[in-house]
Amino acid sequence: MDAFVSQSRKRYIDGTTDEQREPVLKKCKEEECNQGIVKEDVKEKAYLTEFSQSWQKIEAEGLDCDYALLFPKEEADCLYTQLEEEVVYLTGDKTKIQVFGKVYNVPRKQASCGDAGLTYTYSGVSLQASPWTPTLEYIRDAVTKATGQTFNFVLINRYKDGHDHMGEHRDDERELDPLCPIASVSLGAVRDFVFRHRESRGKQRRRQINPVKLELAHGSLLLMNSPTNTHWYHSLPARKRVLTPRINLTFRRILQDGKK
Ligand SMILES: O=C(O)CCC(=O)C(=O)O
Ligand SMILES: [Fe+2]
Repeated sequence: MDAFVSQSRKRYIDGTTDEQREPVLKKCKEEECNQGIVKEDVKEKAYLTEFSQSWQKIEAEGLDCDYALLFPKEEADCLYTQLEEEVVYLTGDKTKIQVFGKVYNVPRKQASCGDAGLTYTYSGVSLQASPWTPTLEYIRDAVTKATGQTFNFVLINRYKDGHDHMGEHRDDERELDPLCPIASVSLGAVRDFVFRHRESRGKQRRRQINPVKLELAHGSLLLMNSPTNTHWYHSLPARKRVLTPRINLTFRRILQDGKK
């Protein structure tokens, strides 16, 4: 069993922990979130509080990632609740993917939002971006603030429990801006996330390269920088013991008509 990359999940760059910190969003109780009255308050308070993330570098041959806690627990709880109200997931044919000509049900729920007119092809399914929701805009802007990168599209995956999962893939579509990292925000249940080098997969493996395993925490941000998605596949394996849902947002920059 390979060791997980050690991750400091509870500590920020100034050495404080969640418990020691003044909660960013004192008013953000679940009740208020449910009534939708907290949105403006969330925005204002989060921007007033300077959040200094503690970045962790994750590196291997051809793999370059950064990991940090972007949102403290209370704020992450609130964002999760708001997304549950706002996001409309795909239904019908759009919940199926094609792999080597065979059609499968997607083992999770999916949606996508982005700038007007954007489409993205993912596992043989062409996804048309719905308009940004207020919470997705808020999270996108927080990611931009933390990274200096701008994004025009987000793929949303909802895993109802540990049975829902995502198989090994690389996000190496040609329409993605290679200079922009894929920024993955996780909310809800903590899940394992596994990178596997393309030359060390399957029966025809050419090299023995250890997989890189992470735990993606509630409120975390994982940046997959170039050239990670050229050399490494990643997956979110099923974990039968996970009983609660998780929402993952992957912010991307899509090049359309050669424009950024
Ligand atoms: O849910 C996750 O963390 C994985 C998401 C992912 O790999 C993707 O959306 O391409
Ligand atoms: Fe991915």
